Amino acid sequence: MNSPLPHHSATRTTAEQPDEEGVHRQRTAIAALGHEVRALVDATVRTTAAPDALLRVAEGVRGLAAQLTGRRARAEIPVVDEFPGGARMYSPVTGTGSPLAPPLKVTRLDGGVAGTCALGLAHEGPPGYGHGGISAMLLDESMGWACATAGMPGMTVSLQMRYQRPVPLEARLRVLAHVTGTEGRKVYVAGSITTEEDPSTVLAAAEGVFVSPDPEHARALFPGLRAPGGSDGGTAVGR
Ligand SMILES: CCCCCCCC/C=C\CCCCCCCC(=O)SCCNC(=O)CCNC(=O)[C@H](O)C(C)(C)COP(=O)(O)OP(=O)(O)OC[C@H]1O[C@@H](n2cnc3c(N)ncnc32)[C@H](O)[C@@H]1OP(=O)(O)O
Repeated sequence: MNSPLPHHSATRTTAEQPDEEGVHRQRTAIAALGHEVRALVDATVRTTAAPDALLRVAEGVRGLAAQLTGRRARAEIPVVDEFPGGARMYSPVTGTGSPLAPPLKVTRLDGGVAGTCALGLAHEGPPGYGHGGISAMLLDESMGWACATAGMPGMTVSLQMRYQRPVPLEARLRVLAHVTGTEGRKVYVAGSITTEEDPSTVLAAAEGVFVSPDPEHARALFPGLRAPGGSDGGTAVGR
């Protein structure tokens, strides 16, 4: 599990709620598929196979995609997720079900969070190094988690990046984020990326401002956010 926070009751619009065992089985299967699809993504950007082989695989993958039935609506919170502050199975950063995610594994630290991951060829910017947008994504997400861990889940309104050294692919990375101050609904956060091997050399650093939307605004932004129990009468925000 990638969540550093206690799990909230699921908050969503759909009526049927699988039991704990059902959610666990679903998450395990989602993560298993995510793992294999990430391996496929890696093989896809690594391969030197000939056109015939590429076309044959494309055909096979189309057949596999057709087996993934059902469609989650935009803004629908998956039954396996806890939002805000908990598991996000399909997060492009931390989601073990996401083909896009490294995935970053986040744990709570005193006053912030630490994340670990390794980037692959699919995350490449300059040859052999991570894309700057991916570094920003790792920091943005970790800084968002730091806010949530401090009890003020918020959205990024400003993210200032400093790229100091290229981030190597296929190296274990350490992403640190901590809250440096708050002012009303604003949360000031700082973060950094290093390798695990050399934690004293900062490769990328960020400073950000996050804002906790007021409850009414949050309800408008996230219509899937509802009071536990599925009632439409309230919101989990602000409790
Ligand atoms: C308790 C439950 C809460 C539920 C919500 C949970 C959210 C958590 C979400 C997900 C967690 C998962 C992990 C996330 C990690 C990744 C984060 C992302 O990728 S977030 C996507 C990218 N960011 C956006 O799309 C934001 C777009 N911006 C907005 O929608 C609005 O700005 C919003 C809702 C965030 C705030 O709008 P306003 O109307 O409530 O706030 P105003 O009054 O404009 O500003 C509040 C204060 O912030 C300052 N502010 C606004 N923008 C600023 C800026 N760019 N720089 C500095 N200060 C700024 C203002 O000056 C104001 O300060 P003064 O109160 O006057 O002192």
